[in-house]
Formats: sequence, C-alpha cells, structure tokens
Amino acid sequence: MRTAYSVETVRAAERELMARLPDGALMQRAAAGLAAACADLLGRVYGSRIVLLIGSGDNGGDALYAGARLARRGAGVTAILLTPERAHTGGLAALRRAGGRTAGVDAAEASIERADLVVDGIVGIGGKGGLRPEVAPLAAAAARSGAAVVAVDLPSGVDVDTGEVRGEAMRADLTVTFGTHKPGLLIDPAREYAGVVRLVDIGLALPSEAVELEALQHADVARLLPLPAAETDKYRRGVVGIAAGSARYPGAAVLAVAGALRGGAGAVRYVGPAGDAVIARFPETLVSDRGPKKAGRVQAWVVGPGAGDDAATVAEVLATDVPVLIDADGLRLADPEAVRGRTAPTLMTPHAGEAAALLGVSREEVEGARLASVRELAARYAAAVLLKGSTTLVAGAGGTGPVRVNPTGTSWLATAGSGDVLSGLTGSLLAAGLTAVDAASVAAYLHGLSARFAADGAPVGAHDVAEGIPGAWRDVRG
Ligand SMILES: NC(=O)C1=CN([C@@H]2O[C@H](COP(=O)(O)OP(=O)(O)OC[C@H]3O[C@@H](n4cnc5c(N)ncnc54)[C@H](OP(=O)(O)O)[C@@H]3O)[C@@H](O)[C@H]2O)[C@@H](O)CC1
Ligand SMILES: Nc1ncnc2c1ncn2[C@@H]1O[C@H](COP(=O)(O)OP(=O)(O)O)[C@@H](O)[C@H]1O
Repeated sequence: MRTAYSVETVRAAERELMARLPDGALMQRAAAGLAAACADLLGRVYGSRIVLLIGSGDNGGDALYAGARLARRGAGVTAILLTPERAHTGGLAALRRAGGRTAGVDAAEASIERADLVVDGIVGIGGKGGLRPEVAPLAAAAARSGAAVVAVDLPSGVDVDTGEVRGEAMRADLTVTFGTHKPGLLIDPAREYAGVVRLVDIGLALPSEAVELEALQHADVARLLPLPAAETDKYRRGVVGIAAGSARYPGAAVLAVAGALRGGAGAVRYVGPAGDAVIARFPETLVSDRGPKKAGRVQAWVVGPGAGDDAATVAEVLATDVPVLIDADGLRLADPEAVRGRTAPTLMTPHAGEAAALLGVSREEVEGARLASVRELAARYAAAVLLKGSTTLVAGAGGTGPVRVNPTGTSWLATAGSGDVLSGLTGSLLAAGLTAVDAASVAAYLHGLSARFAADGAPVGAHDVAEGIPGAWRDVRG
C-alpha cells in the first residue's frame, strides 16, 4: 500500500529523527537523493547547465546541497537567490565551495532559458498559498524553456495537504519527495503539477494510525479480489441486483450489468424497464420487471444509473437491509434521511457535478478541493463515498479515516457510460462480500487498469472498458 501523510505528521516525525541524528544529516540524505534523481534525469551531468531556484527555507537548503553535489560532478550550477539574505547558509557555502555561482532574480529568466535542468527549491512543506507575484514569472519561464523541471519535495505553490492549487504554481517533470508521499502529490489538480514522483527514503518513522491517504497497489488488490472456492455455488459467491436504466437510457442498464458480470458475484439480477436490451446482450442476466422487493434475494443493490425520475425504486432499494450503491440519478432521487438512517452499508458514487449538487457548491469547488469534498459528503450522509474524476477518491462512512486514492485512473475513462460500468463492477464486489471502501477502491483500480489496457493510446467506449475487466484481474493476480 502506498501511503501519504499530512505536513503535521511529517514535521513531527522529522523532529523525532533529527533529535537522534547529527546536525544537518537529514538534509544531506534529502540532498543526496535529489542529486541522484537529477543526475538520472540529465543522463550526463558533466557539462550540463543547472539553475536552482532558491527560497528562504530548508527546501532551498536541499536544492543548494544537491547543486553542490552536481557541481562537483562537472555541472555548471547557478543558484538564483530569491531572498538572498535568507538563503540557507550552509547550503550556500557548500555550493560556492563546489564552484557553483549565485545570482539575483534579475538574472533568472535568461539563465532559465539556457538551462538543461531547473530545480525548484522555492518552497516545500512550509509553503502557504500560490507562488508570490515576484516569483510567478519564473514558473512561466521554466515552462517555456526546454529545461526539465525537478521540484524539491513538492512543486512550489501547491497545497501539500489537500492537492488544491490556488494561484500560480511550478510545473515539474519530476518531483523528488522525502520520507513519504504527501496528499497533494496524489490528488489533482496538484498531482498534475508534480509530474512523476520519486520517493527518497530519509528514515522517517511514520505512525500507521495517522495515514491520510492510501493508494492500493497490485498486491493489495490481489489480496482483496473475491475468488470462488472449490465448494462454492452462484449464491454463495453473491448475487448483485442492478436497478438501472429507463426507456430513455436503456444503455445504462446494459453497461452496469456488463460491469457487474465481471466483478465476482455469482449472478446478476436486473430490475427495470430495460430488461429486453439487457437480455439481448447478456442472456445470463436474471431479469425482472416487478421492482426490487419482488426480484428475489440479492446480497447488494446498485441503484440509479440512467434511472431517470424513478424515485420509488430508489426508495425501495434504500429500504432493504443489504449494502446499496447509489449512483447517477439515484443520488438526486435519494432521500438524505433514508440514506443516513440505513443500517447496512451505503456507498455513493458521484462525479464532481453530482457531488456539487449534493453539497450545494459549484462543480469547480469540488474539483479544486476533492479531499475536503469527499470527506464532507461521507460525513453528511454517514455513507462511504467514491468521488469520480481525474483523481478518484474513496472515503469511508463518516469521512474521518484514511481516504483511498486510485492510482490507475486515466483520462481515456472520460467517456459516456464508463461510470455505469464502474457502478455495476463495484456492486458485484459488494455482493461478493467486500466492505464498501474495499469494493469501491478495488473497482476503481480494475476499472482504471482495464481502460488503460483497452485504450492503449486510442479512444475507447465504455463497453470496451467492461470487456477489459477480466484482463485487469489477470494482470493484478500476476
Ligand atoms: N525539516 C526537516 O528535517 C527536513 C526538511 N527538508 C526540507 O525542508 C522543507 C521544509 O523546509 P521549511 O520548513 O524551512 O519550509 P520551506 O518549505 O522551505 O519554506 C519556508 C519559507 O518559505 C516562505 N514561503 C511560504 N510560502 C511561500 C510562497 N508561497 N512563496 C514563496 N515563499 C514562501 C516562508 O517564509 P516567509 O517569506 O513567509 O517569511 C517560509 O518560512 C521540506 O519541504 C524539505 O524540502 C528536508 O531537508 C528533509 C529534512
Ligand atoms: N479526466 C479523467 N481522468 C480519469 N478518469 C476520469 C476522468 N474523467 C472521468 N473519469 C472517470 O470516468 C468515469 C466517468 O463516470 P461518470 O462521470 O459517472 O460517467 P457516465 O455517467 O457517463 O457513466 C469515472 O470512473 C471517472 O472517475
């Protein structure tokens, strides 16, 4: 499992470790890792032109010491001191001893233009808000130049704890982060500014109870996948009920069933007006048009994709005592009190627009503050929430524990109907017995992986994503 911790936890762990180490040892570990990453990116250090952007804190110190290491290997290193009187003293002396030069902000743009590599040591975990106005033009200059940009610990200007970007920020090709991932490196919009993230171990001991974000990896997902035991049968594997689709949107029902058939449940029941379309495509589906109550027993329900205005079905499903996934139209039609009052697990799967409607804010606000939004929804509805989009997040009911972030997402998934596939797939995993958080995060993982394989650099439709799910399972199981 990949984990991320808040600044407060990182600072506490740093203090604890620094108390046991000689002065400056931790910064040397960081600088060594940073210099090695820069060297790897450059390929050839000797003769390369490196510009360091140096702010007033220890982030600048890391960059200066790393610059000294690179200067000793023959790079031409120029440190632009953004606040010369406050640049890290030891780092500055080391750079000068190694033959590096320093310059003021006036020289910055011309140096950046000629550089092979720009190192962003403006601000790290001590940063507040976006880049200040006098520094913002340097971000634009770095983006314009052909230089590779390496951010130290995190790109300057992004919010490390939330992934929010309020104002200008540096855009990096590579971020070299120390001790642990930070939430902002894994959540858009900041994640996009970070580029590839390389973690350097500096020996921090981080308490598992303080994890802020978790990202499942292949091995975690493999452990959670429901596999049929030898003595199993279709009912013991779990039956998932899909209450979806309408005369206007029969396709949503077909796509949700397509996802559900590949999620590990032993049978899929479909309830709704699109039974003919479902059967035509998937004859193995158990179809009923008599409503959820009379459809026969299920271990989990999915309600809402393409449901139009059928509030009665949503209410009927919410009144059951099995796990329920509410998606799409279902989110709008569900009575909040009925959701909060459920005793069995409930999972809501909004995209940013649906989450915005539920929270009474704008879509942009949700997209700009995904972590806070998913936690807030999970708290308000006392339900687990999967917030879809460029970064998919999953919060447990109440919103207080670690939030899962999906690492397999791809923007090829931004295609009509792919959310319906996800809801069916997740419902199937719920019926197979996974918790709401596990079902949601495993489904998002497989869904993203499937889309990557199916797309392979070209557009795909939602049905391709559904058909690719078995391939994603096989890949995860190795
Ligand atoms: N601690 C450790 O053991 C280790 C720490 N390590 C490294 O240290 C980094 C943290 O260092 P840090 O605490 O000195 O903070 P840092 O991020 O450099 O910023 C400091 C100053 O920046 C300023 N400033 C704020 N916002 C700004 C903005 N938007 N734009 C411009 N300036 C802004 C503000 O000063 P102000 O101008 O407001 O007075 C603030 O005081 C960490 O990310 C890692 O790289 C590693 O070496 C491993 C060991
Ligand atoms: N830019 C993006 N990057 C990664 N995944 C995305 C992006 N945009 C959308 N997705 C994913 O695509 C799916 C779209 O779901 P949804 O918005 O419900 O679409 P629909 O209602 O058409 O099925 C979700 O899984 C979402 O996370």
